[in-house]
Amino acid sequence: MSAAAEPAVVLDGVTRRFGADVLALDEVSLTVAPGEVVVLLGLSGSGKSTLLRHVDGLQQPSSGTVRTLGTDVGVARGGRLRELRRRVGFVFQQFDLVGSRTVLENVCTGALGRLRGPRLGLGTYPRALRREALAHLDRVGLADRAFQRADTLSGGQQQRVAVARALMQQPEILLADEPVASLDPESAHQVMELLRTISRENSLTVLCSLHQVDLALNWGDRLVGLRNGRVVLDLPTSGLDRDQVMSVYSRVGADAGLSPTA
Ligand SMILES: Nc1ncnc2c1ncn2[C@@H]1O[C@H](COP(=O)(O)OP(=O)(O)OP(=O)(O)O)[C@@H](O)[C@H]1O
Repeated sequence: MSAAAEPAVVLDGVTRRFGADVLALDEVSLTVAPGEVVVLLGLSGSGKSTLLRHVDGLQQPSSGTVRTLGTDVGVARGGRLRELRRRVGFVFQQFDLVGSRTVLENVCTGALGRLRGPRLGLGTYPRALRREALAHLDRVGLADRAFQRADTLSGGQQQRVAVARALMQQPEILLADEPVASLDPESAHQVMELLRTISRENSLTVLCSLHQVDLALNWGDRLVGLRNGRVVLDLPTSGLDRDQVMSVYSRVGADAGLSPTA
């Protein structure tokens, strides 16, 4: 296979247990092409976050393999793992900004993987990086907030700052774990639009977990449904209807052993 055709992410028979009782992922196999935008759906506890965390090696499988951007995540250590994580941006539900720092400094921290040594204070970042951070802030519509404390922004604005911070990594993959779960519908819409635009313009591969079925239906290229750690639906979003998606949440489907591509 040529390097250009290599999938962005391959999970092969990934099982993840927590202790003796919790089976968070159960033989998950999934191949994501470069530039593909994938939505993960499923009930709370179905394994969405665990799956995302396996993609950049934040968590390791109990069995099976994860290959991200050509790197076997299960065996990568030290510099190799750091380099992989630099190429994979992560946006979380709770934004995870440093509230007492300026918006611009928060965005600059996204470049830490590209710099040597720690940085404290905006002035410790090279001028070119600060300019780059400002350009990303402009892209998410918040250049005029650059020198404001991050905790003075609304939730939707903070999430857009988190997206700008992730872009500072110059990522090839963006993971988003319920990025709009704590936002009002209008802010959620804005953030999802932004993610979609950025994924198109940067040819980013995106894996995004969501709880909102209607948002998911109109957003990604492909929808993957998880139930009890298993993939129970994996289809392109075009042509999908709400009932098909709702089957992911149905106990009847679980009891009947709904097949992955049913
Ligand atoms: N660090 C952990 N230790 C023990 N159990 C865990 C851990 N992380 C996740 N789990 C368990 O693994 C299962 C899957 O959790 P996960 O967070 O991946 O689900 P989720 O689909 O992302 O849920 P939500 O939509 O609520 O975020 C759950 O039963 C959860 O309690």
